[in-house]
Amino acid sequence: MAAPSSRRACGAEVTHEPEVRLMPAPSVAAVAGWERGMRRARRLGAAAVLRLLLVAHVAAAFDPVSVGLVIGAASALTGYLSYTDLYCRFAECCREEQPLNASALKLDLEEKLFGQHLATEVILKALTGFKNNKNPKKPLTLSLHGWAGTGKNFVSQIVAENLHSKGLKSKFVHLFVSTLHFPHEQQIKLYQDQLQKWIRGNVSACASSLFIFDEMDKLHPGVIDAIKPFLDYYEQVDGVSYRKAIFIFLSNAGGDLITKTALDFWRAGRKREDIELKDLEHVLSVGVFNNKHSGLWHSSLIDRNLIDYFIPFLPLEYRHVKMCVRAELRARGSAIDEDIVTMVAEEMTFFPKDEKIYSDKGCKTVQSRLDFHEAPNGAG
Ligand SMILES: Nc1ncnc2c1ncn2[C@@H]1O[C@H](COP(=O)(O)OP(=O)(O)OP(=O)(O)O)[C@@H](O)[C@H]1O
Repeated sequence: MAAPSSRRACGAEVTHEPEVRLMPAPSVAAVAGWERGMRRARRLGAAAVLRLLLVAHVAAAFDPVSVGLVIGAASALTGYLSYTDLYCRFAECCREEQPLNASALKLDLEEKLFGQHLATEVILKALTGFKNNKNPKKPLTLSLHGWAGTGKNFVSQIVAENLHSKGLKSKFVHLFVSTLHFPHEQQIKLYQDQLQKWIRGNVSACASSLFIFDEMDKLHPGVIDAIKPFLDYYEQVDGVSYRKAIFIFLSNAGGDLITKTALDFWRAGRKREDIELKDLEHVLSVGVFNNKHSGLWHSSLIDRNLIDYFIPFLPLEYRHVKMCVRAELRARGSAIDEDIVTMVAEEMTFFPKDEKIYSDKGCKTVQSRLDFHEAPNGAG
């Protein structure tokens, strides 16, 4: 997953707190543009609407004044679309009340995420329940655990796209990567302050902001506890309500516990799909609480029960790796060549040593291996 630009990054390079606004609203310049657009629109015929919308599309790439001007004209001509509706088609708006399209999320998870029946089920239920609740008592906090390349970042991307149309590129989605944004053990206090300011500023600007913390297992102990007040059941903290925000933590910690359970099922001849959340959730929460290298070691987030779901990502098998290869071929617009699919899958390494069931990198190197096999003869 790409690192955020320094404008959105939290860490040493953040120099200012984002503007604190309780209601996200179009800028004054945009509104002035709208009014000018209204006047101009009255002089134009309705036939110009389509042309204006086209111009708005182009103007969206430039500045809010042009967007406001063109959109104002178009709203005046059409007469039934509100300014906000139209404005938000061209500029990204934070729409807190916008319901989640649960069937779209379900379809995305079921079609794109392989071998993760628990993650699919829990993420779908947790997000749907949370977004349907008009008055949540706390923000939603999910902790995703599992071996490398099993789909944690991939799922976060799917969630981001279903919550905010621009997905990871949305200004309401914020990705923190421990080794990038919080690298120095000596600067924990600084990181804690910055994290608090950063989250407060962004939630003030958009209550339904999404925060993703990648590499939690590499986060210095204690850093994450700085955000505890925001995850708790308070109605407001210093005038800001955090109850509609969503926090997702990604971690390799607990991967060994998940693999052990999956392996026990396999050895007992039981189906992987029979593993239930209750087989793993408690083991995971206790495991990461007691693991010094989990980012949640002795964390108040766990002992105050502020993490709503611990979600296990199971290690991927040979057949799942093949599914990843096919998905990647489809995404590239290439024909599905089963010889290439098998070749890529067979190049991956599998564990445990004797049974060789699970891919040790999940689907992580599928793309680069495919580049190699798809390269024209003589290249690569
Ligand atoms: N379960 C899965 N279903 C479909 N594709 C997957 C799955 N797991 C991984 N992939 C593919 O592999 C790529 C790498 O996976 P991803 O970055 O999500 O792994 P991760 O679990 O976040 O690993 P890490 O812990 O190392 O960060 C994804 O972009 C996706 O294309």
